Amino acid sequence: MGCSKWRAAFNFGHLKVHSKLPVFFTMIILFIYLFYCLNGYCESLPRPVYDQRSNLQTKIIFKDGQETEQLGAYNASPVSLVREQLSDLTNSDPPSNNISIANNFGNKKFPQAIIIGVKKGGTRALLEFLRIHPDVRAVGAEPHFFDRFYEKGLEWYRNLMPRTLEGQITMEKTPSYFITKEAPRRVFSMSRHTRLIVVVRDPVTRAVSDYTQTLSKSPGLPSFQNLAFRNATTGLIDTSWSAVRIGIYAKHLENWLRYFPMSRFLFVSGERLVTDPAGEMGRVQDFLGLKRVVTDKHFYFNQTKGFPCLKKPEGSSRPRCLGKSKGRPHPQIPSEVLLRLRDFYRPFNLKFYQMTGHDFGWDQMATHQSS
Ligand SMILES: Nc1ncnc2c1ncn2[C@@H]1O[C@H](COP(=O)(O)OS(=O)(=O)O)[C@@H](OP(=O)(O)O)[C@H]1O
Repeated sequence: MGCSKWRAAFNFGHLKVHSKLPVFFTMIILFIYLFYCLNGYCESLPRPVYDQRSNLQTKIIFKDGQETEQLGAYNASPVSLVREQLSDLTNSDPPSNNISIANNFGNKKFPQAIIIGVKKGGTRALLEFLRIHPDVRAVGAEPHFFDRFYEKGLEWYRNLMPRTLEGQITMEKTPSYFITKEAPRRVFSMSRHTRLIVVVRDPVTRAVSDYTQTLSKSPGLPSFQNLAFRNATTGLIDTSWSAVRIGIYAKHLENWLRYFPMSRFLFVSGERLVTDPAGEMGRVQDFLGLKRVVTDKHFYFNQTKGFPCLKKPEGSSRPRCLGKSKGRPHPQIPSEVLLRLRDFYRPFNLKFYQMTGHDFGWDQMATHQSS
């Protein structure tokens, strides 16, 4: 009797030990995790997407300063520039606090593909569309390494990159690379295998878009025609004005072709990126050797914005358009000014079509589309 009592008590105790085991192990794991974190090894754990982006954006401040500084009227504060970059990425929606399901493990690598241009071509739209792809990891803000921060060194640049797993592509976009004289040599010395994507847009519309951006920051800016013409009577175009110079695509491309063969480039039509985003994304994914994951089911046309928007951008489950500084109305420019500018660009455009083997159709465009 006494013995069976003991046995029952022992069995009961045994069962209790069993049920406590999982709790015991969980506590040990939690303890190890805490110890691990206190020693600073938690960096590779997923952090909120917003967190990662804002960290980067505090490091990279000057977005469009170079072009506008030349006009001597760029006085936006660093803080407002940070805010603008953030709003480009997030629109007016509050930043999502979703935990990124994309990996935050793996290694930081140099980008295998870079969107090198052109300013106001639609580069932000392209990068945000690409970021939905599970095999693409990209820096949100523009690093400006190959034009402004090259002296910081390649390790600094690599550290800006997100971590990638085997098979994932690292990307960044900085549209000013396309017009930077030293950029081709510098990119080449990082890797001759870098794939180069250039989003091109009708240079006349691009110039007006560029001017619109500067005007939004400096309302006292001279008129477009004042800046575009060296001599209004003769109609001589001022090619030293960056808004004009950037659009001479053939000239900038020549500089890149001294280092990279044509097969390394993909030219994306900025116009088609708006009218047929899925079609243009198909070409981009093929060029990058990616599965065609981003398709028309990812886009919807937002009537209010007048542009395609994403149904589910990276790190969010809500539909989102690009920010207010993307797709904004342009000021009315006199049609004769636009016509003159169109004449100016025609030979350069034709040369560019020959070089790329692709007619972008800008010279068939009606002038009223340019404003
Ligand atoms: N989906 C979508 N939504 C909004 N805007 C779009 C889109 N696709 C292309 N675009 C066009 O992108 C133009 C801005 O180009 P970038 O992003 O290259 O500008 S920047 O150089 O980074 O400042 C921007 O120029 P503007 O229209 O002059 O604002 C747009 O026309």
